[in-house]
Amino acid sequence: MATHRSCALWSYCGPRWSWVMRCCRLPGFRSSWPRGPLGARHLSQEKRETETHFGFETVSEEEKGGKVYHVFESVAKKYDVMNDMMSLGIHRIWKDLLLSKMHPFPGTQLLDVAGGTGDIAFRFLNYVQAQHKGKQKRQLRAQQNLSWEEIAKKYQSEDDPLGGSRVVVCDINKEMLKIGKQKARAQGHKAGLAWVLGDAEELPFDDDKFDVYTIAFGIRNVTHIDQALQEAHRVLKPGGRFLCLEFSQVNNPLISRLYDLYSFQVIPVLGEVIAGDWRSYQYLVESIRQFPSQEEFKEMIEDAGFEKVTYESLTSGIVAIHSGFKL
Ligand SMILES: COc1cc(O)cc(C/C=C(\C)CC/C=C(\C)CC/C=C(\C)CC/C=C(\C)CC/C=C(\C)CC/C=C(\C)CC/C=C(\C)CC/C=C(\C)CC/C=C(\C)CCC=C(C)C)c1O
Ligand SMILES: C[S@@+](CC[C@H](N)C(=O)[O-])C[C@H]1O[C@@H](n2cnc3c(N)ncnc32)[C@H](O)[C@@H]1O
Repeated sequence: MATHRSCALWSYCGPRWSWVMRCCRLPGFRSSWPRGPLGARHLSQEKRETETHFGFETVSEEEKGGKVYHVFESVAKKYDVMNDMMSLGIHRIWKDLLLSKMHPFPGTQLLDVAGGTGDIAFRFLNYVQAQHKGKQKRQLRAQQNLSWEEIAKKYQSEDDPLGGSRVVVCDINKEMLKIGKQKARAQGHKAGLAWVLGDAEELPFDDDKFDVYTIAFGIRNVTHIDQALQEAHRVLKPGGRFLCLEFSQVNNPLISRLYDLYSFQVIPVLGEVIAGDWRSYQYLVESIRQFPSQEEFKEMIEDAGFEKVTYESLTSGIVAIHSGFKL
């Protein structure tokens, strides 16, 4: 009984106390805080299989999905404006870097999981369209004897401006997809784009279907990350590439301190003022602290069967891009 009570007390107080310690940067914090989706070190052995984290809260695995759904249902309408405000537009640069790392070839079939309001998909479409146009221009310039009228005609007769490339946005949340579709209409994206409601842990696609799988700021929210990684591996063609953009671990102590201050003191306030939603943005900053470090996540990707796994830390490790291949 006493053990049971002390466990319950630790479940309630532990995360909160650790959070206070972390914000104050007391020594020994990192080694005592249970990091990572599978690393619930303070949970009793028998509960390990069914309990997980929702931010700093300990919840059952069944509960987590519902709570995450509620967060994104609640923030969907203000999601894009919040990202620009919170990051001062820096998230756009991180997403552009993901695209330049991908450097899609003509005909690339992309699956963007947890694609939300479509930021990665729209960047992909703009990228392949620009590439295709550039290629066409070069080909036409090479045909010196054509008149400008003939060149213009050739442009008009081109029926696939994407050169065969396609993107599927898959997300578990209807509200996020709804905003994404509205944005697509507003930005004039129609061809080569599909929206699918689905779970990263159980993708509604056949094996060996895509050239590239991306997940940006999504995997942190998934209950069984190992399962999502295995699904990524399954749906990729042999030779296909996995790319993940996610918050990671800041290694510079000074930047880390400022980052913590900004995260815990400013982000939830912005969430309340702009989106009227403190709790969702409190969850955002807490979930970032629960996510594995660059090296730990690299190992998880390797465990799912990916090869040549590498990562690049951006903005002092605030985020990282992990890459792996299905060979
Ligand atoms: C519910 O779940 C979610 C909801 C969402 O809307 C989004 C996501 C997923 C996230 C994305 C799609 C990415 C975009 C969102 C973010 C980047 C927000 C998360 C932000 C952080 C975790 C904090 C780090 C943010 C950045 C590095 C962006 C740049 C921000 C600044 C430079 C801060 C400038 C702020 C001020 C001048 C205001 C005054 C601040 C204070 C009084 C507090 C003290 C702060 C400082 C002294 C400076 C802050 C310093 C840093 C942030 C570190 C600086 C680092 C370097 C220079 C390398 C989702 O899941
Ligand atoms: C922070 S948003 C990222 C959206 C977009 N990728 C971006 O970079 O702006 C996280 C997204 O993950 C989605 N998500 C959470 N759990 C998921 C799951 N199990 N399967 C698919 N999507 C999920 C949420 O619905 C939300 O749209």
